[in-house]
Amino acid sequence: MAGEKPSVELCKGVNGLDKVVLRDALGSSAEVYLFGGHVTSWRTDHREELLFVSNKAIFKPPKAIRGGIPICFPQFSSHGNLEQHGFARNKFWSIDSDPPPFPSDSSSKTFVDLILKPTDDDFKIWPHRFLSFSQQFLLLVCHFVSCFLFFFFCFLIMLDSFLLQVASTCVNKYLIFYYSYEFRLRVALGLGGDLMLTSRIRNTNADGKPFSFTFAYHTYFSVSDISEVRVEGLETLDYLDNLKERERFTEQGDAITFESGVDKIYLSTPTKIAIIDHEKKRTFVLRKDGLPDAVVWNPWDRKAKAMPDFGDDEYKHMLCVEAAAIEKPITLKPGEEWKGRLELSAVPSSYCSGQLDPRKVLQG
Ligand SMILES: O=P(O)(O)OC[C@H]1O[C@@H](O)[C@H](O)[C@@H](O)[C@@H]1O
Repeated sequence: MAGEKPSVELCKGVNGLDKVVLRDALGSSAEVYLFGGHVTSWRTDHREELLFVSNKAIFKPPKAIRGGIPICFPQFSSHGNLEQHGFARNKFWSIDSDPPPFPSDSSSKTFVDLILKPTDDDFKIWPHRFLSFSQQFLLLVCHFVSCFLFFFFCFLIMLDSFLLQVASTCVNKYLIFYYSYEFRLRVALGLGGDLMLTSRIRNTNADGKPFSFTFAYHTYFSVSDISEVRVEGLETLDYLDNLKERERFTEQGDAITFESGVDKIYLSTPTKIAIIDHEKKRTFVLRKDGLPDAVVWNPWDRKAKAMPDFGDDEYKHMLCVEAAAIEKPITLKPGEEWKGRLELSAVPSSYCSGQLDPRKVLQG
């Protein structure tokens, strides 16, 4: 495949959904669906798939695609008022033909820029928590009007409460002020076939209001056999265990291995994490920036069976390690921008008398 021209092509994917295919000169490739801004494929120059996508994945909006790299925004998991993992993974993104410059990706020529902006639907589900000045003023006016009427006509007490009720219904239904944001995502293939994702989220509220969000790149890695995999870089860190009501624990000192379901949010993690696949003699290296936390998830057999878009045995061949910002939500004032970057490499594991040496990878 070497010697091909790098290309970025918009074409149709499963069920006619639009996808962008990136190919670099050495033959590495990646695919991104506009639905969800969702990376569904990342292949080596030997066309070997590095991401897991379920055979039962449903490519039917608004259901998020099971596998690849869903974007969790503006809420990770179900902790908040929004749907699980927020709405970004269920929305149609657009190609951003004229993004502001991305200085950090200047080395890559094979990339696509996507953008997500709020629709009226988002406005309904991610409103400000507090009423704006004009809304409060409206409520006050309603109240004064009804009080005036009350003093002159006692029987209008009932009307007072009626007016108040109507006013607050109007505020909720028609006048509520909503968050406004721009979410720009660049997906790029770097030298050596690395996959790089850069998210830039900007508060574009016109009324001076900040907003907060949590975030994750929900990366599903393809692994040969989950019981042959270990994760380096998270030892001795504190984590919140999603399987134990987010109770806080401290990880033991050894690399993480897998014998049962896991759903943990590791806190204040290093910028580099390695996933070592013994059988494949391959190591995935995650490098992240702006994303202090890391989620490690595998549903294992019981949960796998309960997921309609996931094969019963597929848990054996996937592992999610998700670069995230969860424990401390990001708050942006109007005009402020947050950046979260993830770089993924797949390298051969160094193999010496039966022992893999991930430290070489982590220090590299
Ligand atoms: O089924 P979903 O919504 O894609 O979520 C899958 C998993 O995503 C993980 O990130 C969460 O930690 C798990 O709790 C969750 O089950």
